[in-house]
Amino acid sequence: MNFFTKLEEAIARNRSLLVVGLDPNPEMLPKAYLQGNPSNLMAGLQAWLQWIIEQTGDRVCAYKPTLGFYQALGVAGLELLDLVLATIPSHIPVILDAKHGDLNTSTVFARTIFQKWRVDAVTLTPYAGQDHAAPFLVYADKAVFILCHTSNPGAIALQEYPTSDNPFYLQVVREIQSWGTLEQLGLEVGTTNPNVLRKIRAIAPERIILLRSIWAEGGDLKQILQAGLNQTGDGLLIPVPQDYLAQTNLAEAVEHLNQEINLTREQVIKEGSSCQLWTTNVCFLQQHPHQDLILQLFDIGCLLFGDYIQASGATFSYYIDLRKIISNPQIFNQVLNAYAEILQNLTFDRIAGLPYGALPTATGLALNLNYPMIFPRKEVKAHGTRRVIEGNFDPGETVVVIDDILISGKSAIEGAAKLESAGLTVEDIVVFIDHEGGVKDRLAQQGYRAHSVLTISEITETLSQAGRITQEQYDALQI
Ligand SMILES: O=C(O)c1cc(=O)[nH]c(=O)n1[C@@H]1O[C@H](COP(=O)(O)O)[C@@H](O)[C@H]1O
Repeated sequence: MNFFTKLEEAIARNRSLLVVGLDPNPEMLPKAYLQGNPSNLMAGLQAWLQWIIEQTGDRVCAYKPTLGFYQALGVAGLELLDLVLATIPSHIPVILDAKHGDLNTSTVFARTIFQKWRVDAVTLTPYAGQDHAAPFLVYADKAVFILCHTSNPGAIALQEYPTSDNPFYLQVVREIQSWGTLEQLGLEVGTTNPNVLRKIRAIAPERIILLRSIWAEGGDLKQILQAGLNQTGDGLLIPVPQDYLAQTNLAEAVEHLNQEINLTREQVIKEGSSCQLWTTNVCFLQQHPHQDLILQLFDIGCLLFGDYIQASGATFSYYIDLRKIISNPQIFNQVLNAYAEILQNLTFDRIAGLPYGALPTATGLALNLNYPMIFPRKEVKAHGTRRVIEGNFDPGETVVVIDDILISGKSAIEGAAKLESAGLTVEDIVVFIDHEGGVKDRLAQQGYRAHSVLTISEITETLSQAGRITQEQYDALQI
């Protein structure tokens, strides 16, 4: 799973934008961990960091160990880093704060941290330019955060050169955005000044910003959030204050801070955009991995009850309308990620979307996964090129077919047949919902492997457990 998806999932799962620094700084180590004996330092640091992870594992969206603190402890420090990395739950991304800036060591350093230590992202300094970032960016599932601004007063002379109206740090923000995609390149910004953040957000509206130093004197959390959150109420990674990590009530303090941040996120969304911050309001006995997504789809009206004629001609007492996802970027992105998880285990040359429902999805997947896309037309135009298949391809290539839902399987089979009649090979058909009733077997009989993110029964059970549907509606959905 790539960094961005892992981060988004951790944000959604823990409903948190908080990041905790995991720094073995002897000066910050609470005295109790030394048990009166300074030679207990390494064991004390290890116990402290493990305790921080235990206390915060379900309250943060990322961890950020600072490499310098581990290096300062010598060989024992690097061994400690290994132990700390192994303790972090695998679903929470790790951003290694290295501020790496040396071009000559970038390739070997990237290999060590991404392949050996398996961290998900790293902080870099911008001065050596794109050549320096490139060896990190070749790891498509990893990310970099480029230092754009620090709160250090001595840095003003450089950051605000030549004038504070046209500062160098904004040039850094403009320049680095061409180095990598939204998913792979974020910004690191240290400041207590909301105006700095506002200017950066204005020219980098969609980048993730890793905040630093916001807790220094003069900082105002609410103002910082209002200046830096994007329209969907995220886009910021917010550090947990260092002094919390020495408090015995760490979990409670982080929880409280998180709630305060989420309140401001909701306000920002209400004030500024048509998107809504969705929060679950039910407690499940059995968790489905896509339960939040199922509820969000229901809440935006993707499941309609009433008499509807289906593509097959049959009448059902409900209709599943996945076309609505395109109007909600947050949900659309989650849907794309769910398809992408399936696609990454398949082998194909091109993505083919079936019109009309699956065209936006196929487009999103083609862009996110960097595959060329084509689509078979539903009806061939009587003018123009009169093509049956839009987009370029070579006969003999393998395409993966993307559709929204399999009910009788007729639409998918017809779409695949059009592609095959142009000399393409279709082996896999990926849909969001499998309506069950043997449709996958029907496709298998035609020589296609069908894959789905969800089955209709998983949706029905989740909605029923969440109290979203009545018994009558539950019964209507039984096939
Ligand atoms: O038209 C449908 O039957 C249909 C019903 C429904 O509830 N939801 C839905 O999206 N559909 C469309 O029907 C197609 C799948 O139906 P089958 O061709 O019977 O598998 C999908 O590509 C959808 O475009």
